[in-house]
Amino acid sequence: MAVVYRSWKALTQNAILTRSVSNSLRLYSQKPPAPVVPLVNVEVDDKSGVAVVTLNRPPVNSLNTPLLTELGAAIKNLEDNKSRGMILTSSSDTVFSAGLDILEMYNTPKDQLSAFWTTLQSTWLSLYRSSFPTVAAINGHSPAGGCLLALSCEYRVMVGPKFSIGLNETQLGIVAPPWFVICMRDVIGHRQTELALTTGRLFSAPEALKIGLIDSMVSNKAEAMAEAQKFITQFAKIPPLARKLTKESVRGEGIRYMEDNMIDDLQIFMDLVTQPKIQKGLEMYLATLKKK
Ligand SMILES: CCCCCCCCCC/C=C/CC(=O)SCCNC(=O)CCNC(=O)[C@H](O)C(C)(C)COP(=O)(O)OP(=O)(O)OC[C@H]1O[C@@H](n2cnc3c(N)ncnc32)[C@H](O)[C@@H]1OP(=O)(O)O
Repeated sequence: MAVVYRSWKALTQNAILTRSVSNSLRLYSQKPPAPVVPLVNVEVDDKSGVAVVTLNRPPVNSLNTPLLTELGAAIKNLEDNKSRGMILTSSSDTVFSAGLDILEMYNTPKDQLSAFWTTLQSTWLSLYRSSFPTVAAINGHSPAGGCLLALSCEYRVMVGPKFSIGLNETQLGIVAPPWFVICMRDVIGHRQTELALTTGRLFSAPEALKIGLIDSMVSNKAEAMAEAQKFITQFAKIPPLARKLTKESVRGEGIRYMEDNMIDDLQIFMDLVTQPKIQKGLEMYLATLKKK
């Protein structure tokens, strides 16, 4: 028995030695690990105290769990540091955000699907109810979840005329949840929301300006950033607590909806998105996006 034990021990030690030599050799032959690039960049201007939060998930800033988690953490950090304001924009020249990452909803294990949706819910709520002023500098296309992010800010400046924005969910055979609808309705009104959402219409920037979906159209990102800064500057003389409580009061319906319905909302999402018919629809939509 002792002999067997000794030889087994020798064998394992030998294996450990061989493994560590080959690991070192592998380390020498490996390229250095790629630097971890943040999916969300935050830069705070020293003078104004305004934070520029840039979505940075090429090619189209589709919103997956890691990106939403980073965005939520960035907002919490600004909240903790009593930020003066936040401008949400994109590192892409043509896309603000392509909305939810369809790959997070297609053929996804239930625990991941649930984590994805709860991350979206909590990040959305922290953006929507943030105590500091928020502006979306929409420097590219902004469909569906991208439009939701923009709607959740207090002011929208969009680079035009060629980019589009809107809640196009019905065109994909899915349904914009009630909190998406509340956001849209609070910005463009009941009638326009019904027309826009039932048709899943994407608006060009000039059309969006006409119905009030965006507040201003500019011709490039620099102009968008300047106008966003200007919007935030006007709050310098408004007492922050009065501002925050007023914003919470105006946005009360959306905030309460989410606080009271998080679990039901998750359940409805899971039930709907896992239906074979919806999965087939998402598969076909992904295929059309890839074929372009
Ligand atoms: C009663 C209430 C019940 C509630 C129940 C809830 C139900 C579920 C609700 C779910 C809500 C969903 C909201 C969403 O956000 S769904 C996402 C909708 N998004 C879109 O429709 C946009 C799709 N994308 C585009 O139109 C275009 O990509 C673009 C944004 C206009 C940009 O065009 P561009 O030409 O620059 O880029 P490409 O189209 O070539 O795309 C580059 C690659 O990126 C991939 N891609 C694009 N969009 C997405 C996406 N949203 N998710 C994942 N992947 C995406 C595309 O396939 C290309 O990939 P490739 O390089 O591999 O080919």
